[in-house]
Amino acid sequence: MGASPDEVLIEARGLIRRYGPTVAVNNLDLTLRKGEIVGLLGPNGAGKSTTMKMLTGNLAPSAGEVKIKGVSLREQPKLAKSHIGYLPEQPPVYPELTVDEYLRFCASLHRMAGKDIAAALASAKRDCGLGDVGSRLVGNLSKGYQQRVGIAQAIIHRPPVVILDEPTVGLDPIQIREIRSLIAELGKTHTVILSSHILPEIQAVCDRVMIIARGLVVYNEPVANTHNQSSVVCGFRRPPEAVQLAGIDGVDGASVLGDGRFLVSTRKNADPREAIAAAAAERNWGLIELHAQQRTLEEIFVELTSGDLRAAA
Ligand SMILES: Nc1ncnc2c1ncn2[C@@H]1O[C@H](COP(=O)(O)OP(=O)(O)OP(=O)(O)O)[C@@H](O)[C@H]1O
Repeated sequence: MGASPDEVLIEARGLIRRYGPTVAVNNLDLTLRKGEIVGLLGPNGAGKSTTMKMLTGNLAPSAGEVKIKGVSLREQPKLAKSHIGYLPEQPPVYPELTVDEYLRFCASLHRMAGKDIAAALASAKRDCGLGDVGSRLVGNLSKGYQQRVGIAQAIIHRPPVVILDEPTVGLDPIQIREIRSLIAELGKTHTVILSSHILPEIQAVCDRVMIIARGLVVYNEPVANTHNQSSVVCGFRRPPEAVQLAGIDGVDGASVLGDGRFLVSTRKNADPREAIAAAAAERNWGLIELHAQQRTLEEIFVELTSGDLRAAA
């Protein structure tokens, strides 16, 4: 049966992970659909690595369940894991092996048939720009190339899903650009989850962002939607009292900006612009300005994680 474009590849429900008294991940739900590049964004200690370890079957959840392509990680771990490639935060590279030896070793760990290994090696090296370094010792490669090797081991068994934990940490700016474009290329043929605490990285590479704070998903939107309005600026020839604006459907509160203008904060998922226009017409306020105020992803990120950022500082 062919895969439908909105096929769910990872479904995590109610994931909880405790380390003693610390609740690192707290009731996390996640759905990953075929073709997505999803960014898990959060400050240090938010629970990204713990989440990824649970999604890849490298750490047992204290509660909750993960299904990969409908296969339960708990009930059929081998089958479920075969659908996933994983680059942990500390890449599992062996400095004393050559790139070819190492990737061949990884292929055998995935129990690939001997006759398929040469082709898998060639395509993983091609996809990761490693074509010329097959006989070099991994330990002698630059950090950027070592990270490519880490990504190559994640895709060697041709999994549909690739999970990359902080893939650009410790790289210089040029290496970061190279790895980001490699991930974007990877996203054309794989479904990808990557974690990062770097906002521009998520914006550059991902099509959906999940902000994780204190082990909870606090935001989950397409990157293209991250300019959604959360406040409205309006102005009137005959301005009302702020409290009158605050009484309009969908409005949370109104602050006076002067010259008959107001900054109106909106309730979650509400867009009160139409109601403001209607109230202005009905009460003859003389509406002369009405527009949504955009928030950047950075403002959303800081707002949603400011407690964690303060704790990390
Ligand atoms: N093995 C462990 N034992 C005890 N506490 C842990 C362990 N691993 C993680 N934690 C704690 O769980 C919380 C989440 O950690 P996690 O590594 O998942 O966060 P993260 O978002 O990946 O952060 P970072 O980017 O710093 O790795 C933190 O408070 C961390 O101290």
